Amino acid sequence: MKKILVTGANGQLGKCIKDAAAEFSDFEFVFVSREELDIENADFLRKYFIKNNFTHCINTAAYTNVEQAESEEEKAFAINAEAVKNLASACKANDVVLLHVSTDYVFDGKRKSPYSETDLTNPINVYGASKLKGENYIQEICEKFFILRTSWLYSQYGHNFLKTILKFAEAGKPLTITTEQTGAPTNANDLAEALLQIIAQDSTKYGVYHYSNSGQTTWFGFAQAILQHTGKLKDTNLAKTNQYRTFAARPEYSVLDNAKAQNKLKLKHIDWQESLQSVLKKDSH
Ligand SMILES: NC(=O)C1=CN([C@@H]2O[C@H](COP(=O)(O)OP(=O)(O)OC[C@H]3O[C@@H](n4cnc5c(N)ncnc54)[C@H](OP(=O)(O)O)[C@@H]3O)[C@@H](O)[C@H]2O)C=CC1
Ligand SMILES: Cc1cn([C@H]2C[C@H](O)[C@@H](COP(=O)(O)OP(=O)(O)O[C@H]3O[C@@H](C)C(=O)[C@@H](O)[C@H]3O)O2)c(=O)[nH]c1=O
Repeated sequence: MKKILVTGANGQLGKCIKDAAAEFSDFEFVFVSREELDIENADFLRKYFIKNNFTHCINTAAYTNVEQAESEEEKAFAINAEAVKNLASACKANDVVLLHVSTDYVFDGKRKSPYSETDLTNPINVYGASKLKGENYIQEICEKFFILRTSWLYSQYGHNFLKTILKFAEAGKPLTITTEQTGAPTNANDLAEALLQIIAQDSTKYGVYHYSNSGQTTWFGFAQAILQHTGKLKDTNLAKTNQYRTFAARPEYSVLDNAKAQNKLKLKHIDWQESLQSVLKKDSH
């Protein structure tokens, strides 16, 4: 029997995994929020792993505020790097397969075609640097790991770009959205399903993988599609900008090449526009 620990369970991806878990009735799941299992607490974590006989751990716990990370570098690294090191050590010591989620922001965005797993990383903001350090710890410590780098996650849960746009539109506020970055919006429900599929396959093709929805757009294009598909475009004042001011730099281009995940893990990559429509049909926006 597979016994799967899911950390950060109250976050966006954690909640999507909880929904997807219903289809995997052969698995035993243990979902833990930050309050129940703080991954920064190395001692507690070590004992927790010894007490429970997990076969897999999906780590969705992370510091994800890209803007705030610029002024909270220590906190971002404590969660995204040092705590991930704790988790990697606990997994290694107890022969647990670690499935970890990372980001397109490990790249500098200077490429003009999709990034593959072998492309050079070079983060340009604190969040990206902290996530890369977490990846590196896992690769140093564990043998049995899957690191899935994804991009522009959104869903019916948590804080994300989809929800920000809908909130603005519902309040009748005008929107000015950047055309300066190109990426692939990814439905967190699809990523949740992919993570569980990897476990279901009993795959031992460990390593780093890229997993996003297919296609690409700018944040402006994403906002436009959200408004179009919800019928709010005609009533919303939506404008393009190429100088939206932010604290954190973001990669200009961070589309991920999904070929490795498709070929080795047989994962499916739904078109981002198609997947957006499926999220918009769900409740609890
Ligand atoms: N959101 C995105 O656009 C993208 C996310 N990713 C990655 O995907 C993963 C999931 O992201 P997402 O679900 O969107 O993020 P969320 O911010 O929605 O969820 C992260 C969760 O982790 C929890 N957490 C933070 N610190 C700790 C800790 N020390 N111990 C235990 N739990 C903790 C948070 O709790 P609390 O709220 O209390 O802090 C929160 O519930 C992350 O690894 C992220 O880096 C990758 C690409 C895009
Ligand atoms: C709210 C808003 C944002 N923007 C810009 C700012 C930024 O360049 C871009 C996206 O804004 P956000 O701050 O919502 O997104 P951001 O926090 O950069 O999203 C990232 O989160 C982390 C966790 C990841 O791992 C990445 O893959 C990515 O999803 O849109 C506008 O142009 N207009 C607006 O009104």
